Amino acid sequence: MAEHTARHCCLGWDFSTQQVKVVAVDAELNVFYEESVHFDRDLPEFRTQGGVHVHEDGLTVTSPVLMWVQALDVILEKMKASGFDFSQVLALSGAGQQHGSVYWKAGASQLLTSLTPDLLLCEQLQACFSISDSPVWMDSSTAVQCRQLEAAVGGAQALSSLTGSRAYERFTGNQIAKIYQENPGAYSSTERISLVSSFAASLFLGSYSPIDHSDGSGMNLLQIQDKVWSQACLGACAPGLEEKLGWPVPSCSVVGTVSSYFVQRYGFPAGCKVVAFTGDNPASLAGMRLEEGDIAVSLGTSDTLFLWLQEPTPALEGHIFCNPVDPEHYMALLCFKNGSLMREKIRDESASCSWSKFSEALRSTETGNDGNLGFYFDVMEITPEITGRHRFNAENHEVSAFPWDVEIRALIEGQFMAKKIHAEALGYRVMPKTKILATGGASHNRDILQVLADVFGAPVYVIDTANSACVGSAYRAFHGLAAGTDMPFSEVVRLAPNPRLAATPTQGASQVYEALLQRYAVLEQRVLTRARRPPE
Ligand SMILES: Nc1ncnc2c1ncn2[C@@H]1O[C@H](COP(=O)(O)OP(=O)(O)O)[C@@H](O)[C@H]1O
Ligand SMILES: O=C(CO)[C@@H](O)[C@H](O)COP(=O)(O)O
Repeated sequence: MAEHTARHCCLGWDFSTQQVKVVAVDAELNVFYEESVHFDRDLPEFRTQGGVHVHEDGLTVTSPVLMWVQALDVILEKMKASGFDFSQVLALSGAGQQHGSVYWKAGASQLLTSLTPDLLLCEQLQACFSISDSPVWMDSSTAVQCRQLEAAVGGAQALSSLTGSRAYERFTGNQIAKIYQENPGAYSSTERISLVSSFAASLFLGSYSPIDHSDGSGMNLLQIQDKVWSQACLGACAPGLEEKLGWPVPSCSVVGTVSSYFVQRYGFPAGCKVVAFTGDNPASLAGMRLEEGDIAVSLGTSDTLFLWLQEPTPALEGHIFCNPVDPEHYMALLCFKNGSLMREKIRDESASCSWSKFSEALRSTETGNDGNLGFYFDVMEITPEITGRHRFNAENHEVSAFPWDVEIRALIEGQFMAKKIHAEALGYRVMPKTKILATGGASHNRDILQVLADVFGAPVYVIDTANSACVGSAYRAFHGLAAGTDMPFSEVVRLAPNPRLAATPTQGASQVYEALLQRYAVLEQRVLTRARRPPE
């Protein structure tokens, strides 16, 4: 058993799509411990693929809520077995995949406050949920509810101006509306609705944690400027919703201390603070210490791109969230559903399931792929709403297949060109001092990062761990320790290790992509128009 020497620290958790992860960060802001539990691999009894169940309609996507509870048990037991010294944990915070929702059954609060340290959490919380399969961000089954919500508040732009986004199918308000409409019994027996983030915080607190402003911005329910629930949106989604959601709080709030369960079973100090959990993308913004002008690209299960914003400019594409570390500011986010799982599919089909062969294809093909480009959306994309695979040769003729290595480059170049085009549509421009900060599982792959640098024409940096959501959560926990002193987050993380340079643009690449980006945008419109045309 590896013994860990006593070291004051904060823990940062991430309840993401495919796994639960944790890091411990010491007072010098060094990560000295990392652990994870992978749902498909470590909890096979739940039979998830990529952490989720895709239902028969192909639109509904859920995860078993008890799988998340059990994953927390497993990871805590692993930490204990490795000799992790919980008595040194001063504070903790965490992140969750965004938009997913958890439905606590009437009476669950009572159970949560009276947990016995002799049993695992999953043994005690079995009967706590009115919905056992939680809708997650990959769900796209709420088109009807989205149209109803937009109609109720005066249209898509009106909803976006109010909540930061037009109605999106994965956004929690629309998910709740669907549950209310299709399963009113379960809705009425629900005493509390949490996001994945506030659900995880509730487990640590032994009582319901409030939803924080930043993750709360991904619900189509929060007025992002006033930071209160919109009565019009609540009313359009379901009755009695405000009471079930509780009051939203600033993201840097200390929401309590860990419950006696964690003190007695694992040896946490009784005063260990819990800082409000937030969304995984907001937590990554904190972990990468994003500054204005920088651009963050997260290559996790989803691909996301996000920016720090002073002023919100809600539009019909993209999302504006409250900023997780500065209550006066905002962040902009674009989400792409066909991220790592799409790359894995092409890796399996074209590179014999090997990332090193996948990388070899990126190294052996030309920047710009000799004019070949492609769109790879096996599931309905969010930005833009396209599905299917569409390949075009240098003459803009649609072709049915590419050689294996051209296919791989077309996928990666296409994914990054889409990000650049849609970020520019939000008003973002690459400046001479722009840094791209990359994170998420695929940021381990230097050849993928090289294409990112080339397409954006900017250097790409990484932090020491690809788990920036965990690191950001631990930093936010340190910020929570300074609560009441008005110390800005930037001051708390001033001495954190700087991001490392991982890739710089290849000479001549920007000229190649200048032309290719224009073609990509035109072809994207062509595919989109074709997809929207009613069948003849
Ligand atoms: N060397 C690699 N090259 C490309 N992708 C990788 C590599 N290693 C891991 N990944 C991708 O990372 C993904 C997981 O990323 P991660 O950020 O941990 O996801 P999440 O936080 O959503 O659970 C995997 O699905 C895998 O496709
Ligand atoms: O829907 C979004 C953001 O709007 C996703 O980014 C989820 O937050 C899932 O995150 P990962 O598990 O892919 O990191």
